[in-house]
Amino acid sequence: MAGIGEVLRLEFSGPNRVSDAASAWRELVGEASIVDQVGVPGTGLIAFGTFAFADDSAETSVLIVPRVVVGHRGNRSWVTLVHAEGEPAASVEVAQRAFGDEFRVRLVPGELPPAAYQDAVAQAVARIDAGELSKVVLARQIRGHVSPDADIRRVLDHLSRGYPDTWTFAVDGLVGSSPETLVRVADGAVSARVLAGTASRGVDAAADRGNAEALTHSEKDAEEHALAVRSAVDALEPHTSTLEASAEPFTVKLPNLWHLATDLEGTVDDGSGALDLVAAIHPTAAVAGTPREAAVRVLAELEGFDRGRYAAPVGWIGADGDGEWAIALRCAHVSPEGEITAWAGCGIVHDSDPAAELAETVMKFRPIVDAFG
Ligand SMILES: C=C(O[C@H]1C=CC=C(C(=O)O)[C@@H]1O)C(=O)O
Repeated sequence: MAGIGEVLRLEFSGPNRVSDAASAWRELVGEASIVDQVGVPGTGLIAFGTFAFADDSAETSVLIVPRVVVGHRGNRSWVTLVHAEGEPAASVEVAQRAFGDEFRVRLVPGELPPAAYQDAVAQAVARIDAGELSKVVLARQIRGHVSPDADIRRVLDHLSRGYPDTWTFAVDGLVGSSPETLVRVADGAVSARVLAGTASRGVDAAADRGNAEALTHSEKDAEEHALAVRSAVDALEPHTSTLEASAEPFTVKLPNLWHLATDLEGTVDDGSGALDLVAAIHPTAAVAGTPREAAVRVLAELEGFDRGRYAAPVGWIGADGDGEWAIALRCAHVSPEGEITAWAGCGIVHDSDPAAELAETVMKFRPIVDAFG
């Protein structure tokens, strides 16, 4: 789905940013007149959103109602036009605009450069061994600059072609290809894909299979993964009458790496919409750690920077509360001045090795490094 223009932009911040957005959206929908002749997920009135990771982030969280939405799902395509009361109805001009000039950006270490990152991982392991927490996800940054007129659709095009099995998104300057579904709600059904545990791709088919096999048998990755699944299940259970998880974690193959994955599927039984569940589930142990509060405190201390909208919910919400939200991973923020910040992080548990975790961030940066480079 692509949104063009902005009819309305709602901004939120602070610890209740997601639940405030859910309430504001309900109120807005209650006053809107909606004609939806298609009736598939994403048609009718929708908003795109991107939230800040941390309660005390300086970054705003937004819901944006576009003036025009062009959508495609399965064999259905649609156009939605939105206008504010008293304003003329939007109109669509179907015109294809060629891409702007090519550009190449070299992204270099930003906050928490490689040596400092390894140091932070070692400190995290020491704090885990001391019993302060069981898992913490630590991220580092890379940065660059692009001309403010650069056509970022080139980055999106690169990502969506290169990573077709992920959620490619661009919302309010945040662009990326995330493999992780935070929560999807459709007609009372909720689903999520929890990812945690990573291995490199092999140099040939046999080595590749070997790496995937080793990932499924790695105790370190199993522990990291189990904590992420537990946090998602604990957050969703109070809102569901049934909630099933895949019997065993399975491997997901991406062009740059392997992940361990667990799918969750359930039935919502308390009228929660997608944003209500996002409020309940964010941040999972796939991006923060366990226990959640200690992990959020320790990661902020060890990283020493504001994560902005990295590792936070990005997606869309519909008028009926259905929607699809991913975790903003494998992404970069491009400011209106062209400043690019990208992040990648790893789940740290007691037997994490700083050099291996650093190498994992390099793999996780690859989609963004290639798309800009
Ligand atoms: C925190 C990130 O990935 C998470 C999702 C999948 C696997 C992860 C891991 O193996 O550490 C992380 O939990 C990131 O890509 O920045």
